[in-house]
Amino acid sequence: MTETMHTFENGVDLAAALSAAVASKLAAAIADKGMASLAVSGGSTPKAFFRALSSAPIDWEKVTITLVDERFVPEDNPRSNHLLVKENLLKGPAASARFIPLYQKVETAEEAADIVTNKVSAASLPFDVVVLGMGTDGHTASFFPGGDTLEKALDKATPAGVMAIHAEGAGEARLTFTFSSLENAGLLVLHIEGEAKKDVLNKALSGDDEAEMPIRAVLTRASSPVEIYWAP
Ligand SMILES: O=C(O)[C@H](O)[C@@H](O)[C@H](O)[C@H](O)COP(=O)(O)O
Repeated sequence: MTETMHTFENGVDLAAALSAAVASKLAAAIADKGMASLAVSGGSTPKAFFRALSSAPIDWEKVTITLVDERFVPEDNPRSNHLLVKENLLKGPAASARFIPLYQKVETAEEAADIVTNKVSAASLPFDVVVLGMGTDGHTASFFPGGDTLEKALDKATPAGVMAIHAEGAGEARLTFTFSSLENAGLLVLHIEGEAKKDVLNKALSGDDEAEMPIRAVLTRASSPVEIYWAP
């Protein structure tokens, strides 16, 4: 829909500005309705942002945090996004937030998706804040090019909730919130760092094939404006 580019000199400045923007949106939601919800991405980019946000002076007991997407691995696996959030965000003041994991100890990602969809929808949707990342293949959340359920996951008519998705570039099976769960967030952020990702973003903005670059769904069809945070 519309996007605004917020450019910073470095990742430290970006983390400070992004955490201030996210904390202020969460505080406004708490003031307004007594609670707030936040869905964050995993991967390597958000660490500094998580650390900055964890000390924000807001009423964390009223905040529900979950993941935009998760790898289908237990929490103690180094590839777990839950582990990343636990070690970097759920500490200090933010340790009193309620965290809803996407991974469940069941056989398949499909079963886990059903369980977690029931847990999250009523409590947290629509999200007050969603922070997306982007891979150099143009994926966001776990909307991977070539993903077996990509078309359904990106269809706005697919209900809000969590789906399983399998793709060659994803490593393991994935759990992802559907597009309709993310596109209407009160604050919708795309957080990317490095020149390579800026090039990927520019490529995404210059075309419209979502199967090739699923991030295009967010850039062109999200009903909320997309706030892009970038640093070299
Ligand atoms: O679990 C994940 O992999 C993600 O949530 C994913 O969508 C991530 O945001 C991008 O892959 C960027 O990852 P990097 O920050 O590691 O480049």
